[in-house]
Amino acid sequence: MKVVEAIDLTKKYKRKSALDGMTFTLQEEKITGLIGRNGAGKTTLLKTIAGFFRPTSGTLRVFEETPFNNLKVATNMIYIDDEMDFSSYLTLDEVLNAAGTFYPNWDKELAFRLFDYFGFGPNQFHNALSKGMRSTFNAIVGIAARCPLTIFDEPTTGMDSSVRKDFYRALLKDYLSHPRTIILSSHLLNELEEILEDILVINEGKELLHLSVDEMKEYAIAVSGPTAKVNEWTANREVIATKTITDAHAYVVIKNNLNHQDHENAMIKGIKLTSVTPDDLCTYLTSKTKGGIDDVFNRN
Ligand SMILES: Nc1ncnc2c1ncn2[C@@H]1O[C@H](COP(=O)(O)OP(=O)(O)OP(=O)(O)O)[C@@H](O)[C@H]1O
Repeated sequence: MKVVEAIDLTKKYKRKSALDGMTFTLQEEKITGLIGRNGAGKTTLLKTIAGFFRPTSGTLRVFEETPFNNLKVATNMIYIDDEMDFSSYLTLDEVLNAAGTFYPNWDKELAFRLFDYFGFGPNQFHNALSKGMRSTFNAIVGIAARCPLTIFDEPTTGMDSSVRKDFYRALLKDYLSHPRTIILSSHLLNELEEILEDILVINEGKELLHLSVDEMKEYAIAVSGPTAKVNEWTANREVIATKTITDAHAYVVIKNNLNHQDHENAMIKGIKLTSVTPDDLCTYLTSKTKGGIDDVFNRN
């Protein structure tokens, strides 16, 4: 079943298009990583899916309904970000005790086990937590709520690296025993990659790629070697990025539609072919210039 279906989805803030004609579907019971640079439109997309924002145009269906102000969507969804707030009158353990009222699948026991593991105390208040602890508490709520649609917008803000790893592991373990549709937005794809099934890459409000992690690993290939040979070899291919190593040595990332013959031919010519990680691919795809930061230093 399609949990999210967007067709030509556009969201404007006054005249600025934050989402610019996005078309994609997210299937039930998958973990999708929403990857994009600062200002790419991730939060806008997630908040529109969550029903907080009304799209400017296009179609958006969540659980086959229009999500804006929709009760069915609201009761089947949780949206976690670092701005999530809880009552300043309730202590953290009171929040966990009360959460079952809002989330039908709430696993209180799991919530308290995570609460103890991450070192929270019963008399603490949410607004007195550090940034990283607040994100960790919000993440506990997001996991234990077990909502059919669980949205995490940059959930690891402020978490240190071991807490981030524990969070991803806890999320994956709970997902495997209770599959649901999860969307996680982040800039840090390499940390997330192990738990993701699909990746949706967006840039300037448009979807660039929507592939499984395995497809993403095969999507591009790097060609490196003597500049003249690399340039000749890549001349009629789809170039994704170029990096100048030295004047004599080039590194070019191309779309990987090479066959066996191409691989042999590259070897004969002294050209090296190497894989490109999904994280690097996202960086190349969303880079403002094909040469990335190198272009700032290359004025010729
Ligand atoms: N309330 C707003 N009013 C006007 N423009 C906005 C508003 N919110 C976001 N934008 C613009 O819309 C675009 C997308 O913003 P959005 O916050 O969705 O991106 P993002 O990918 O979540 O960014 P980040 O990774 O930095 O959080 C940006 O250009 C941003 O400046």
